Amino acid sequence: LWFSMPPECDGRCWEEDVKHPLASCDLEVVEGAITPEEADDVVAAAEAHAAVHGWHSQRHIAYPTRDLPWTALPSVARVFDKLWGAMEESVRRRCGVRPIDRLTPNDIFVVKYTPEGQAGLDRHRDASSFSFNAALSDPTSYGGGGTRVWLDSAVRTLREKYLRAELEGVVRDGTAPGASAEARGAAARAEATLDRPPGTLDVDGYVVRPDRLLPEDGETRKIAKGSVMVHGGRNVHEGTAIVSGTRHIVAGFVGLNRHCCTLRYSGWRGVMALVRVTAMNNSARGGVRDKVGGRVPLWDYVLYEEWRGVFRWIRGASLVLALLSLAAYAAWHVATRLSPRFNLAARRALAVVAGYESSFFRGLARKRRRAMRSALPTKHSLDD
Ligand SMILES: O=C(O)CCC(=O)C(=O)O
Ligand SMILES: [Fe+2]
Repeated sequence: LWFSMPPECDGRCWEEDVKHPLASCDLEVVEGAITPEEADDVVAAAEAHAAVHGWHSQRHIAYPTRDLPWTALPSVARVFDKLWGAMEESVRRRCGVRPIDRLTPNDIFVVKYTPEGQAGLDRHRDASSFSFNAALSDPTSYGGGGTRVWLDSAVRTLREKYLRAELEGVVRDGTAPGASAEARGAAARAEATLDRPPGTLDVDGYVVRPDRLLPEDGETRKIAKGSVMVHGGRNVHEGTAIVSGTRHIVAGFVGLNRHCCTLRYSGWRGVMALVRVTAMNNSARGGVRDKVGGRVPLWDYVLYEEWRGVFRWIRGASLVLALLSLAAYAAWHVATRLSPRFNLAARRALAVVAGYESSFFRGLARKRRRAMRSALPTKHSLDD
């Protein structure tokens, strides 16, 4: 619990991967990361699995996709490995990831888009430090589709434009008939800010809300089958709806130095997680655990589960220890009663040990008395 963190952690854990500063890393398309045949293999494996077991649709809480986790498709594990390798090479070369930093596969899955089923995916940020998105379908085999990306680096340079647009909205609301006094005040303040000359607005700390981003400030990419798009998880993006055909992709979410957030390095944070989740479980009637409601950070549950593992281990170890002690005691009991010779030998051995013990303490007492009789003042003689 109180181990000190390894150097790659820089003394902290990023509980949310997407909050890591490196998650703003730009986008790169790695052409031909896998061959078109390998892409076909993944689609075939996914469709074969789905024909029997169906597609998942509830694995991602906020932005569900019709998908299958890569672990369900062991026959094409090698292809996923290749995609992972392409992502890792790109990220380590471009994004400031050091050789000691560790990348974790948080989630890798195959997604299927159809016009009738799931046609696209709403605008979002991924809950990852880095993400990759590999095309398994030829761009000519479906209509519409593609991934629209608003690069964080580009949005940062547009912050003043978006801040002004937001303030103009505040002015509109505050000058409308029947606006509250509060809204009128906000409008006056917004107007004063808008009056400042261009380039002088304080945009540090202003984060553009994804839903305000204009389509023309993003860029849609339709990459070739077998290519993979690699980007930091903070870049806002959406899967544009397809209008015909079928589009398959592999999406992957990558964590950075997840091990820095484990219980052994968490200190008081880990203790608080245990206290908070235990308190919530106790107050929840009928054992309802509101994991999605977000009353405590999601990471509290991860730490809590780790604690449960520790407690299970302690319970198991105590049980083993108790059984061993019982067995040893029983064996001793039986042996000393059944065999007088063993009994005698055992008592002698005990007496020897006890003798050593008492001579040790007698020795200590003698030393102490000598110290007190010393010619030099000792603490005792001064106290007296
Ligand atoms: O459809 C796409 O290209 C985007 C997929 C995506 O963003 C995701 O699965 O998180
Ligand atoms: Fe995404």
